Amino acid sequence: MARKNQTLGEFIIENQSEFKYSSGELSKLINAIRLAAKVVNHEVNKAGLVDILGAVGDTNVQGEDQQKLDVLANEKFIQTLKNREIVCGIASEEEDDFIEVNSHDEQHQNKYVVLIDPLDGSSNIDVNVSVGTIFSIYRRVTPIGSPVTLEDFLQPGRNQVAAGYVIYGTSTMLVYTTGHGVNGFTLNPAIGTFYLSHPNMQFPETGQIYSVNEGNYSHFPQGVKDYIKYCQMEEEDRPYTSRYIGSLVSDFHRNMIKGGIYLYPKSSKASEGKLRLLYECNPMAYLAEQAGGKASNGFKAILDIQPSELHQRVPFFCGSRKMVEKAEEFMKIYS
Ligand SMILES: O=P(O)(O)OC[C@H]1O[C@](O)(COP(=O)(O)O)[C@@H](O)[C@@H]1O
Ligand SMILES: [Mg+2]
Ligand SMILES: [Mg+2]
Repeated sequence: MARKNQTLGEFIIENQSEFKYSSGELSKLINAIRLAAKVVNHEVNKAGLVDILGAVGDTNVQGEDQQKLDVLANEKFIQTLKNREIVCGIASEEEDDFIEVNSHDEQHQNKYVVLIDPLDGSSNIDVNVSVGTIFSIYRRVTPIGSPVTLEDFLQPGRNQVAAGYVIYGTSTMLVYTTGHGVNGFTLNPAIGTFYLSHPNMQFPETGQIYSVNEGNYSHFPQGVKDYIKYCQMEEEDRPYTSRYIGSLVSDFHRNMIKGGIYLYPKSSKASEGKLRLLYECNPMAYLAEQAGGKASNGFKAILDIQPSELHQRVPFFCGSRKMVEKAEEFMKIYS
């Protein structure tokens, strides 16, 4: 039972029995993510003081300029997970291919794979706007002890056993689900401990905030254009307020607390949108559904999409259930 101000460590132990395959391995995995989050938080907080702002001069598999903090966060999460030998594979936005992690203990081969967006909202790093980390966890489908394969990562989002994000904002929070609701923990930086501050988070059924990069308006499908016009109309509880931070984690977090919808649709510039199915949309969709919200590609639930590539992109409509349903109504008019 969630108790306000319970520490994350206590919460993990007290809720371990909820896990379908509870052997303590998933608890250790969440604990490792907690540790890596604190390490990255420390770096993010002093970003301006040390030389970790700006780009490294390389591009990742998506063709995006890698920021120094993208690379640092990637290293910290991968190292923390590898060192603890609690996963058998890792995939990351910043790695072309998945990484196999072998356990030296022959008797104890691990059963979980983790997919991460080590630093979400990279365009906001240098301008001191909140950024995040996103993670998604699956039980492998190939036999334990055998080499990990792409198949272990290309699972529909419905198979996730846990998902969450860290938000490095005015405060640092870790928000996650293991399929039993969504809970948020705030870091007390003075003692380095996460405390349960947001038990059982719920998306309001509807809201008054829409989040979309309207700079792409002219390139959007007609259904999206019509929905944006609908949000701006002077009628009933509208116009809604436009809020777009440009960090998926931060826009999602705000909308989950206040009620709202986030859209990153496809466009004539990006045929499948921008966001990546496996380590951005699936984990956020799992959290959304666990918090009573909704997430789709405009037509189909994100969690029911069968992935085909590690870094594939999908159009993303996510947030308060009634708002996503309304946006889908507009999309269906033109389908
Ligand atoms: O600048 P745009 O095109 O609006 O894109 C912003 C979106 O892209 C992202 O930054 C993509 O994530 P990364 O920063 O992890 O690449 C999202 O966080 C954000 O919502
Ligand atoms: Mg991202
Ligand atoms: Mg990223």
